[in-house]
Amino acid sequence: MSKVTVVGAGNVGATCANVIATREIADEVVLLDIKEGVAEGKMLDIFQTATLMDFDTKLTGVTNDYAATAGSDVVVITSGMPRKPGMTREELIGVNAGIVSSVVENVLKYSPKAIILIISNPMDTMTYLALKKSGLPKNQIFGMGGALDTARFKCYLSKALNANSNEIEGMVIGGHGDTTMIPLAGKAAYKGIPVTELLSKEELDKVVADTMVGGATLTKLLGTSAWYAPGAAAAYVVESIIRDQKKVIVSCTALDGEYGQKDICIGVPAVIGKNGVEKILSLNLTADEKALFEKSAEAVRKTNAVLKEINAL
Ligand SMILES: NC(=O)C1=CN([C@@H]2O[C@H](COP(=O)(O)OP(=O)(O)OC[C@H]3O[C@@H](n4cnc5c(N)ncnc54)[C@H](O)[C@@H]3O)[C@@H](O)[C@H]2O)C=CC1
Ligand SMILES: O=C([O-])CC(=O)C(=O)O
Repeated sequence: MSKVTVVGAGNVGATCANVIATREIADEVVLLDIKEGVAEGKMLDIFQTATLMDFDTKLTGVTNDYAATAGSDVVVITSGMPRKPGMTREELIGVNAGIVSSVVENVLKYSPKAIILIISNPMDTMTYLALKKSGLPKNQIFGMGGALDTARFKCYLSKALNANSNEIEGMVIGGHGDTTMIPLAGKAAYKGIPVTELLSKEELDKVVADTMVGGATLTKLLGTSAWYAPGAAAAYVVESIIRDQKKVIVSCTALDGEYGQKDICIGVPAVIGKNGVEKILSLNLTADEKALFEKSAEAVRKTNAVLKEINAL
């Protein structure tokens, strides 16, 4: 029996729970929120699609009742405030640091062995905070950003190439921020053909720029940040853990010398299986890519430093 808890029954959390349920990724999904009745209502609503969508995942919604989450294999943390148009993810740190800290503490009381996946923004810093506060081994707690940014990169590449996005290889490493993410255009390929041979420099530069502000573009269109792709990306990571698929997914994980970095959580390609982050892959980065990674890490460190200033760490 596999059990997944999703904390935060808002746009991203409910979408993630819905994808896990409809794709039967876990036997049981618990959705938890502090807002009275919301998680219960959303899970009942999703349950009423079971006969229409043909799934039989067990679904439970609870208001702040962590006992119901006991024995979870994976816990996805989406609780916290989303940004509004014009804001950066980093501006959410003051509100979300307290929420993420208290949620991680509560989750661990009932599921000390759960693999914890952080979604709340600013995600790289929230992952660092959760890792430091919990004292968990680094494989057990990591963040989702790269799975989503990579999906967006492939989406924009497929538009530029007029090709099927599932036939495109590519990844986005670095921080999950408007200016910190690094779409690796030089390593992306369509059916083995480097995209640098298929698109002009201008076209490729536009794909990279659109990918980096992918979240901001949607926030402007929607008035709040996105949820379909974020929820699906979180469920994609959960599936690799629950089914021990060992997929290589860019994940925000603690580095200890890899990529020349220490004491930071940032996006790098990692093998994701039943133990969470099972291995970090070492990419052969060009000098330019290395410089971008260093700049990205510096920016993430700057946001991490705010945790001390606001007494969150
Ligand atoms: N890492 C990533 O790739 C992405 C991260 N995000 C982030 O995910 C977070 C959630 O976004 P949305 O779902 O759109 O927001 P939302 O406002 O729709 O939902 C957040 C939910 O968290 C709940 N919540 C707040 N404090 C809580 C607590 N202490 N315990 C339990 N629940 C609590 C709220 O009641 C609300 O229902 C935001 O911080 C957003 O920036 C969003 C998209 C992608
Ligand atoms: O843009 C945001 O604030 C939410 C997010 O992280 C994303 O959709 O990439």
